[in-house]
Amino acid sequence: MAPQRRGPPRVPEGNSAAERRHANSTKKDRLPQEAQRTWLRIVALGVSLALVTFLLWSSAGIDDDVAEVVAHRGEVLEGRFIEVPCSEDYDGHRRFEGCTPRKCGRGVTDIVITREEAEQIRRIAEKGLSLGGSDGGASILDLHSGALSVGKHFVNLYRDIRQKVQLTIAEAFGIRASLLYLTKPTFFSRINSTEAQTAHDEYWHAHVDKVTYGSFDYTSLLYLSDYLEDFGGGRFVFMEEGSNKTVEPRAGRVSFFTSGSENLHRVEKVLWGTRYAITIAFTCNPDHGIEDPVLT
Ligand SMILES: O=C(O)CCC(=O)C(=O)O
Ligand SMILES: [Fe+2]
Repeated sequence: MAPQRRGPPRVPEGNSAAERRHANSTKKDRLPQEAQRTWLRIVALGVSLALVTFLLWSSAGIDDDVAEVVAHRGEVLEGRFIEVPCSEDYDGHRRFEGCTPRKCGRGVTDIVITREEAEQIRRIAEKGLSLGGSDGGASILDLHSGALSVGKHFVNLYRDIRQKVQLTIAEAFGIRASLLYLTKPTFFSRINSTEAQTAHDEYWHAHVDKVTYGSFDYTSLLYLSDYLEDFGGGRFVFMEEGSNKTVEPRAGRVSFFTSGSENLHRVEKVLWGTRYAITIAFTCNPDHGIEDPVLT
């Protein structure tokens, strides 16, 4: 006798074919549905990740897109001043009443230095910086290093500019100009889009001048080139929670501010062209004062 086969009873031939057809067709339907579900899951995950990143990014206050331009390159500002509360940075230093900032803030003016003066001083900066400088995008020429050989014209021009800027700062902050002293470093800067070679070339980091340079109480920047004419990128940004404040450089524009952390700032990376500026800083401490550059 043939051994009895165990297992499910055999189904009639006709039925089995029908079921196979049915099974085949549901498998075919299921595949695209599963693929669809997988894609939906991937898209949902991607959207959630993007949302979380955006929320973290904006809550960290590093969203450079949220920026208000307080000085456009095309406008000629008589004077714009914004007062901000002073930081405590000045408390750690000797106070000089009538000079050490009690009123803090930032200002921009286009009428103190003429575009002609800016042009003349830029030519000197170009010449001076062509003799040397970094390979890495940012070069400075310290006006008190003694390495700069300057003519009488530069000495007079620098002195006139320094005096006008000093008076502007004194007036804006309600202090006596005679209590301000020029301080180190005071320098020309030239920035282009060449890749940074050393940490010194990384000019774009946010910083506080009083921390970086020590003796600074009031910083001023005289721009010697025009944003979007001579270079792209390279705008100056005051970093503020929620909304940064941007100053677009323009030849002859003077931007000045108290040097403490109430004026945390950075410079955007220069994307093309060359940007020239001169930093002129003042201290209230006569021990940290320096003379104007002299003929060498
Ligand atoms: O060139 C500028 O606009 C700013 C430079 C600066 O922040 C600095 O020299 O400390
Ligand atoms: Fe600075």
